[in-house]
Amino acid sequence: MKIFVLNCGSSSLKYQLYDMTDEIVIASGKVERIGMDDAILTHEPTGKEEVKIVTEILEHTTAIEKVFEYLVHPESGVLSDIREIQAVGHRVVHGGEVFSDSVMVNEQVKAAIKGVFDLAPLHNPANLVGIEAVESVLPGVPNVAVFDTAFHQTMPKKAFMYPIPKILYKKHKIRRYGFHGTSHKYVSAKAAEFLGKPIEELKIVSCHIGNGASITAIDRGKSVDTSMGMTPLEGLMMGTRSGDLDPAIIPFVMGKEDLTLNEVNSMLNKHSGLTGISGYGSDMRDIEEKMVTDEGAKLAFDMYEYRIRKYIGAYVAAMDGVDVIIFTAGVGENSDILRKAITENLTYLGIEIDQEINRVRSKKVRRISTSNSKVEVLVVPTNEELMIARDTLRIVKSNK
Ligand SMILES: Nc1ncnc2c1ncn2[C@@H]1O[C@H](COP(=O)(O)OP(=O)(O)O)[C@@H](O)[C@H]1O
Ligand SMILES: CC(=O)OP(=O)(O)O
Ligand SMILES: [Mg+2]
Repeated sequence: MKIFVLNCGSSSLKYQLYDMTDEIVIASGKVERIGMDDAILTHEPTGKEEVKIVTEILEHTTAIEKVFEYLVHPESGVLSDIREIQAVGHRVVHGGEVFSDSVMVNEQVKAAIKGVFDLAPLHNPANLVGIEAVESVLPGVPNVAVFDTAFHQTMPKKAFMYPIPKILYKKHKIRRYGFHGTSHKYVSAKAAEFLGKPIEELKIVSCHIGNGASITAIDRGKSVDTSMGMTPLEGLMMGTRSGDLDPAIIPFVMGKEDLTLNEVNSMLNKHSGLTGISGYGSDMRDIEEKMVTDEGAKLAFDMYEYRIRKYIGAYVAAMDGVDVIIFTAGVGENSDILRKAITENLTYLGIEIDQEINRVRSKKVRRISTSNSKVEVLVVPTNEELMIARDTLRIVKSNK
C-alpha cells in the first residue's frame, strides 16, 4: 500500500511517500519558510536527482499543490498517477481530550479539529488545510489524523492540571495537553533501541527543538510531563513564540499598548521568541551567524539555551534522575553550537560531551557523550512521518 504523509508545521511542510510493504520511502521532501517570498521546496525522489527550488510560497495550500505537481512530474516524479496513493496520513497537532488515538477523518473529525483551532492557532488551521487540499485532489482516498497530543495522555493529573479554579477544567477542558508526542515517542523508542536497553528501564529527557520546541520527561516509556501546555505556546522560548511568562503581563500589556485579545495572542505566538528578542527572525541559522557581532542575536541565543537547560533540570527532578538526554528536530539535530552551550553547563549531572563528535553532521542516531559520561546524550533524528504512516496503515486496515 502506498501512503502519503503530510506534516504541516507552523513554518514548514514535510512529506513522505511510503510503500508500506517494507516501509520504503519512495519520495520525500519539504517546503521551508512558508509565508516568505524565498520559500524553499526540496523534493527528493528516491533514486533520482533532488530538486530544489526557491520561490514565493505564502500559504500551505500552494505548497501542497506544488508538492503534488512534483510527485507526478515527468522527470522527477515517482508516480504516473496521483491516484496510486491509497491513503493519506496527516499530522494534526491538537486533539483536545476527544482523541487519544489516531482516527479516520470524516466530517465530525474535521469539526473537532476545527473546534480546537483556538488551542493551536498556528497549527490546526494548517493541518485542516492539508486535509482539505488532499480531499479535493484525491477524492475518496482515506485520510487519517494522527495527533501530537496522544502520547501525552499518560501524564498524571498533578502534571496536567493548572493551579486555577478547578471548575475551569470541568467547563472548558483547560488543562495541559502537550505536543510533539509523535516525535517524543519515536525518538525515545529509537534511543532505547540504539542503547540496546528496554525503554521500561530508562528515564529519558527528550528535547524536541525545532521552530516549535518542547521537552518531555519520559519515565519508562511513558510521558509524565512535557513543557507545552493547553496550547503549543507554553514552555520553552521558540522561534516566534514566547514560551513561559508571568501571566500578569498579558492584561498589563493589553492596557498599556491598547491591544485586543487577538493582537496580544499574535504578539505571543508570532512576534516573540527568537524573533522578538533578536530582531532578525526565527531561524536559528540566522541567529547563530549574527550573534558573533550582534548583541540582540546573542541575547536571543543565550535566553533560548538557558531556558532549555532549566527545563532539563526540572525534568531530571521530576523523574528523580535521568539516563538519557535526546536532542531532536530542526535545531536539536543540526545545531552543534546550541548542544554545546547546553551540555557544557550540565556538568552537575556528570555529563561529558565529545565536542568533535558533537560537530559531526549526520542523519543517523549518534551518541555525543563520552564513555565517562554518567548520562547518555544522543542526537536522534526524528521521524514523525514514519510514525504517522504506520498509524495510517493500522487505522485503514482496522476500518476495512
Ligand atoms: N543547520 C542548522 N543549524 C541551526 N538550526 C537549524 C539548522 N537547520 C535547521 N535549523 C533550524 O530548524 C528550524 C526548523 O525546525 P523544524 O523541526 O523543521 O521546525 P517546525 O517543524 O517547527 O517548522 C529552523 O527554524 C531552523 O532554525
Ligand atoms: C506543536 C508544534 O509546536 O509544532 P511545530 O514544531 O511543528 O511548530
Ligand atoms: Mg515540527
